[in-house]
Amino acid sequence: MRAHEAGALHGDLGNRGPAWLRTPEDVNALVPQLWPRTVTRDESGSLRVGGVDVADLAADYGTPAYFLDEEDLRARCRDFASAFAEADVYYAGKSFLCKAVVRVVDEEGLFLDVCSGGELAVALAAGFPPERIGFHGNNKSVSELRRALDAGVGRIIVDSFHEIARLTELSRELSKRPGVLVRVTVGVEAHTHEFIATAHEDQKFGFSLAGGAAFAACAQILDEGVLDLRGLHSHIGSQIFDTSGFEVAARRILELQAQIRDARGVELPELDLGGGFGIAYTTQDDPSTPGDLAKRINKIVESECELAALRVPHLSIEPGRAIVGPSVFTLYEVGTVKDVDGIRTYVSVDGGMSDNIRTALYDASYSATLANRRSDAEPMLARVVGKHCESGDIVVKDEFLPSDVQPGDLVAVPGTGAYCRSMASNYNHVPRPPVVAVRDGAARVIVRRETEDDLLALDVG
Ligand SMILES: Cc1ncc(COP(=O)(O)O)c(C=O)c1O
Ligand SMILES: N[C@@H](CCCC[NH3+])C(=O)O
Repeated sequence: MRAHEAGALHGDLGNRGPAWLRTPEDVNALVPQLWPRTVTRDESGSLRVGGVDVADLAADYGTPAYFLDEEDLRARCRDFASAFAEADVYYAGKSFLCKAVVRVVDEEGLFLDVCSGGELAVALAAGFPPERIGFHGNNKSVSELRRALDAGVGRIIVDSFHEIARLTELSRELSKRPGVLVRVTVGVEAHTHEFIATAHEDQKFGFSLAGGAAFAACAQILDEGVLDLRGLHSHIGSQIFDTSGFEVAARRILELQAQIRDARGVELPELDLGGGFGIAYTTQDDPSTPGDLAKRINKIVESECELAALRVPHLSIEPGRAIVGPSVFTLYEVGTVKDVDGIRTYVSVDGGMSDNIRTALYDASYSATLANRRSDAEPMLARVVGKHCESGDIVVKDEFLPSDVQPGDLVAVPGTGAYCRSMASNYNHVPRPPVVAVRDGAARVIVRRETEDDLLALDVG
C-alpha cells in the first residue's frame, strides 16, 4: 500500500493534510509525472496543452471539460507497443472509449479490449478491425455474443460455464469457430482498492484455479471442439504498482498451462496477463515505465515456462488506465471558496462526482493546480469539491492551492483520462462534459458536451 492509501489525517480536524502530502516549495510548479507531456505553464502563468492556452480552451469549450493531449496519448500507445514488441497490446476501452480514440489506437497498431455490446458498437463504428478486438465480460448476453460472432471479433474471453454453453450453441448455429481465452481467477490479492481487485477467490470474474473450474472449463471446450481454445487469461486488478501480483499470477496460470498439457497433450499457444498498471495521481506516485513492466513480465513468463518445460506462449496485455489516464486533465471553473473555520478550505468547482466518481467510489486521491494564472500567495490546504447534492461530492480530497484562489479561476485536475468520462453520470441532471483533443496548436471536440435537450430527450411523457 502506498502512503496516501492509508488515508490517515494528522490530528483530528487540524487544517493539515494526510501524512504523504508535502507543502510545495512552489505552488505553481507542475510535477512532471502528473501531466500530459505537452502541458507547460507559460510566462503569463497560464497552462498550455498542445500549444493552446487553457483560458482560450475554457472560453471556446466551456467548463468543466476534459482535455486530451493527443500527442501524449499517441506516445503512450507507442511506448507500450514498442516495449511489448513481441506481444499484442490491447487498449482496454472501458477506461475511455469514443470513435476518435478508437482510431488513434488503430493507427498506433494496438489491439482493443471491449466488454459490452456498446463498446463493441463504438469500435465497429470507428472501423476498428474486428480481428484485433478482444471481447470481455462476465455476463455477455446471447445478442452480444451473436454480434461478436457476426462481426468476427478475434478473441472472446469466456468467463462462465453458461457462457461456454451459449457460445458453443451459437457457434454451431452460425458455423463459426471463434478463438477463445478462458479467464482464470488465480487467487491473487492484488495491492489495490478492494473494488478494483479482480483475482481473489471470492468474486464474480473468471473460473477459479484453486477450485478446479478453470481446468474443467478448458477440458470442456477441448472435448466439445467447437470453440478454438487459444489460451488462458488473467487480470488481477487495476491501479497496481507492485509487480509481485503479476508474478504470482503468471506462475499459477502457467502451472495450469502445464497441467492441461500433461492431461490433454495440448500446449495452449497464447497467454493474456491483463492490464492494471498503476499511474501517478499524486506527487507521491512513481509508476513503472512500459519498458520496465515489459522486462519484468517477460522475465517472469520465460523463467516460469523454463521451470515447467513449456514453450513461451504468445503474450498479450490489456492496459487501459496506463495509456489514457495521464493524457487527460479536467478543467473546472471555481464558483465559491469557503473557509470552514479551523478545519479546511472548500473550493467548489462547476463539476464534481458526475464527471469524476473515483474519489467518492474508491477514496481515490487526485492532484490539482490553479490553471489560469501564477500566484505568489502562500499555499493553502484545500479540498476541491463539486456542485452535487452530496457531502461526499469530492474531486480532490487534499491539495495545496494558492490562498488567493477565487471565483472565476480555473483549476485543472490531471490524470482523469481513465474511468472518469467513461463512468460519468447525469446526477442532478448535470450534462456530461465534452472531451476535447488538442494537438499542434489546434483543438477539436471528440465527444461533445451533453445539453439539457439531450437529458430531456429520454424523458417520455
Ligand atoms: C479484463 C480487464 N482487462 C483490462 C482492464 C484494464 O485495466 P487498467 O485500466 O487498470 O489497465 C480491466 C480493468 O480493470 C479488466 O477488467
Ligand atoms: N473503474 C476502476 C477500474 C476498474 C477497471 C475495470 N475492471 C477505476 O476507476 O479505477
